[in-house]
Amino acid sequence: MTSSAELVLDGLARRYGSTTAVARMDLTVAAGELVALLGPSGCGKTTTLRMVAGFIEPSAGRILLRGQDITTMPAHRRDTGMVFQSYALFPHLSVAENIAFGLKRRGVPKPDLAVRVARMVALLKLQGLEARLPRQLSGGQQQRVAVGRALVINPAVVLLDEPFSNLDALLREGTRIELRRLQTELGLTTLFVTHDQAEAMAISDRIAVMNQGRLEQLGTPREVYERPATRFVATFIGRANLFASRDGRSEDGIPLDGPDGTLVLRPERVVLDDAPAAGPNAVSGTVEVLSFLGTGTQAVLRLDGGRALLVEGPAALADHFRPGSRATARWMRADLVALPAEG
Ligand SMILES: Nc1ncnc2c1ncn2[C@@H]1O[C@H](COP(=O)(O)OP(=O)(O)OP(=O)(O)O)[C@@H](O)[C@H]1O
Repeated sequence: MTSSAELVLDGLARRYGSTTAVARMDLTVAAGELVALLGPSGCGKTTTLRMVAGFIEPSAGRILLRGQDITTMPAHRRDTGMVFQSYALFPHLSVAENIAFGLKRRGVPKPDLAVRVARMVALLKLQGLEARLPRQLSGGQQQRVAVGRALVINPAVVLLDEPFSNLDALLREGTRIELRRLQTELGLTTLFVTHDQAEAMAISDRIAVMNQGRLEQLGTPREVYERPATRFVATFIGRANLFASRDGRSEDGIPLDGPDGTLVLRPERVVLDDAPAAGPNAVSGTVEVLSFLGTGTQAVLRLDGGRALLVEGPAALADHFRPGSRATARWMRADLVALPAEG
């Protein structure tokens, strides 16, 4: 039983005086899809979400839900369920009452209401906590109540604004897996705001990468990582070594076997050894930093030309090299990914 629906942002924009918070955003979220709005602080994520919710009036453009234009519809009539960063639970209402709130307002009869609240409590593993007040809950439990309150009304679209930002790393990871499971199970169309690229990668069907009010790229986590559309996307999502390549050389003289243009080389594509560099796609330097990450080792290689090259390799890297060691970095032609020319 789901009422999820396609959401379309058509040239959606918002200005504040001379500031453009969101510039002509075109985005379609398919029914049952989870799209993350990802970008640094101030890029317009929250403004976009709040326009969809009906809390901020757009300066231009349209919002369509199930094909219906809801751009000027009041927030409470939009059939959206929103979860705020602060949870915004009613402090004087119990867990069950908080979850039931939206159903009551919609005049859902009591027996039906009780069944739907109980189902949400079970789905969110909140059994036994129904009578507690929000202040008697942990951050993670409060977060789940906020999600329950938004989902129980069976909204056409779920809007989440950094819902895990108050949770510690471990709880955050557990909760986002739960949310993803629930979202997939219920087939909910979802817009999820985050500035955390790892979170966006882990949870999304597609990521909308935003920068300075603009949508820079829309794609699956793999697409935005492996085929970044712009320099901003390449450096915001994951780590990147960037070269300006021309006629087989980088701007700082590194011999490159790859196309001309701006090239992205991911640190995990680089291997280190102690043989001399010969030919293209190999360059020598001095190991400056070695950081053990648990899953591997990250190295900074200070190249003889002055540039710092980021390298990520197996944990054993730290057995072969020390800060101060000479090393050669190598990579394959296919590891140099050209950015489309930025116009
Ligand atoms: N009420 C307002 N008046 C003037 N400028 C505003 C207003 N609200 C937002 N802005 C500006 O619009 C831009 C986008 O803000 P928004 O809150 O959407 O960013 P965000 O990506 O959600 O950032 P954060 O991750 O920090 O919440 C920012 O430059 C912000 O200063």
